[in-house]
Amino acid sequence: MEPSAPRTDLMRARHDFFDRGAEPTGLRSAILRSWRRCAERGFDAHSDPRIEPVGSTALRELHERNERLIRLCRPQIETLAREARDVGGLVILTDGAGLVLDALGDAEFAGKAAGVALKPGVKWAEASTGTNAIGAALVERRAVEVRGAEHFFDAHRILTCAAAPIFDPRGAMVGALDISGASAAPHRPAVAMIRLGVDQIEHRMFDDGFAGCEVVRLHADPALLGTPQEGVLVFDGARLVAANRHGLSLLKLDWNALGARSFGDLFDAGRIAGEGRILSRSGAALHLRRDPPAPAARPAIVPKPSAPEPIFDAATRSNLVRAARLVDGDVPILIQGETGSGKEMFARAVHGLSARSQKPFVAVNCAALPEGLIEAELFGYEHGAFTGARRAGSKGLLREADGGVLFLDEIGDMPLLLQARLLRVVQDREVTPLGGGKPAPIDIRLICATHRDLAGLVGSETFRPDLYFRLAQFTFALPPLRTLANRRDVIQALWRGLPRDGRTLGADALDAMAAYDWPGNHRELAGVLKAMIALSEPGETLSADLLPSPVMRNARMSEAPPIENGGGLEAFAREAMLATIEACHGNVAAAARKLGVSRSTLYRRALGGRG
Ligand SMILES: Nc1ncnc2c1ncn2[C@@H]1O[C@H](COP(=O)(O)OP(=O)(O)OP(=O)(O)O)[C@@H](O)[C@H]1O
Repeated sequence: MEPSAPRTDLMRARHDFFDRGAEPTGLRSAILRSWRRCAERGFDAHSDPRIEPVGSTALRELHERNERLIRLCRPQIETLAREARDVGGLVILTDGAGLVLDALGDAEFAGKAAGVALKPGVKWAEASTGTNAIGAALVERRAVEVRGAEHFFDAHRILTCAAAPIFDPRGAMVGALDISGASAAPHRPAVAMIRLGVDQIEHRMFDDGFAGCEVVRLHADPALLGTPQEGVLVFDGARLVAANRHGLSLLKLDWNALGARSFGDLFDAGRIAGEGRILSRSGAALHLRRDPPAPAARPAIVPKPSAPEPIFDAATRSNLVRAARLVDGDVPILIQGETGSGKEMFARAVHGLSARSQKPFVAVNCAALPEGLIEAELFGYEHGAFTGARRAGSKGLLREADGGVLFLDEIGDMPLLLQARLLRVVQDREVTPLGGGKPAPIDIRLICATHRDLAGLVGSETFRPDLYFRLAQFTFALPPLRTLANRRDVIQALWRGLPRDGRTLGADALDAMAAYDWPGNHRELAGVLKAMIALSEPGETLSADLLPSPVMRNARMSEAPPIENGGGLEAFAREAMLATIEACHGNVAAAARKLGVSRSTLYRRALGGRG
């Protein structure tokens, strides 16, 4: 990246461009291009930018439309916000048009920032708010940093921002992630942090699987398979239909390759089974791993069971047996537990133990779909029931679960109107499709799950009491990991369930993990264990220094005073590392070579260890 112009040069450039109408010198080319576009729009840098936040109804709709994106990005937003808070900054997520969806970080700065309107519902596209990191990243389709007076409008000179666009697996630019702070605050290599955050988000977009398609993972270095740095390609038959940016760049392709290239166009060999080395037609020697194809089903609603084998303790196993007997007896059960505590795994295991184990298990995430769509998906629709409806109509998921088990995840998020319709289904055992078709009888067993306090929702009138009493007669509470007295055993059991290649878990790592509070529960634990495996060599004993920083901090606290992120030698080293990653265009392996440290050290110290 070009260095930004020093302050005085920048002031001169502003004066030349805005006051004298002359061509400025020394300005980064992306900034100059943006200033020119803004000037062509007739913007006046010395006036206040036009800010028109959308109304509350439109904001709600915006959130509903982007619900999945917001949920996918939350873990990265929270991790980055912890960093941002240290320097008094804010992390922002926008949609593909630059409308702010979510903002998290330092409350005091947020207040000031709200003065310049860095808040939900405000558009930070260049055409609305002039040169800024979000707008420029969306125009340039790459990561951009805009510092202080590089912003077009005088009012934004208090800000320094870095943003990168987010691409979905089909190449649509669905949003941007930004980190913003006061321009006077100490500078951090924010672009590197944002790029890595976006890598992780884009990587997670492949988690739901692709119905009937084959997912191929690639990297020159086999140790990086399974991490957000890996390339991912999705083939429908032989045709490339989806990818991430790493996958495309490993093969020297761009988004135009989707739909246009086949496996044979890209690789020099026939298909290999499982895992192995392969040569790309562009000449790269790569390590390739094939995921087993996902079953042909709608991916957003029926997620592929991508999880490892579940590990249940004795108490949970006896609960599973009871739950299966209730389900067989046509008594709905409710599973309650924090995010990641394994509600869906529990539900799948209940189905596996039930008399209906050979019949369908249909999972619906009530929080993942907007109201209009979930109704059609659940109840089905007649031919031509609404614009965009498939010609032949749709049977709906309730009827697809006929004879089997329907799992309604995040039932607490089901809109009130649908609760009334669901109650009728549960009582009458029949489904009426949208568009006025004939009611059809169905035979389903119901398992619901929620991380919310459903009784509390009844109290606040957001959940129907009659439905609540139907669904929640038998509740199974999955305890958070941090409250388990035997969490050491749980950690070890989960560890033993993973392919380890002779690696062992060191006592210091286990101690730190047992002391950590695991807000993401089993999901977070499984992720940490997989990352530690990816970052180490077969046969190694994994010590605590391979743990991500939040878990490590825990280990440190029990030994020595904590080292704050905000200053000191540690922070200095971290910035130097991030700056090197930045200089290597996000290539962690190259940065590690340059710094003469191992990749795992770099992950841990610079990136908080989140692989
Ligand atoms: N008992 C378990 N044994 C092994 N792994 C587990 C177990 N429970 C959860 N996990 C891990 O955690 C991940 C999340 O589990 P699951 O999706 O069932 O949680 P959840 O409570 O439904 O989460 P959410 O509330 O976010 O929907 C799984 O993919 C798996 O990796």
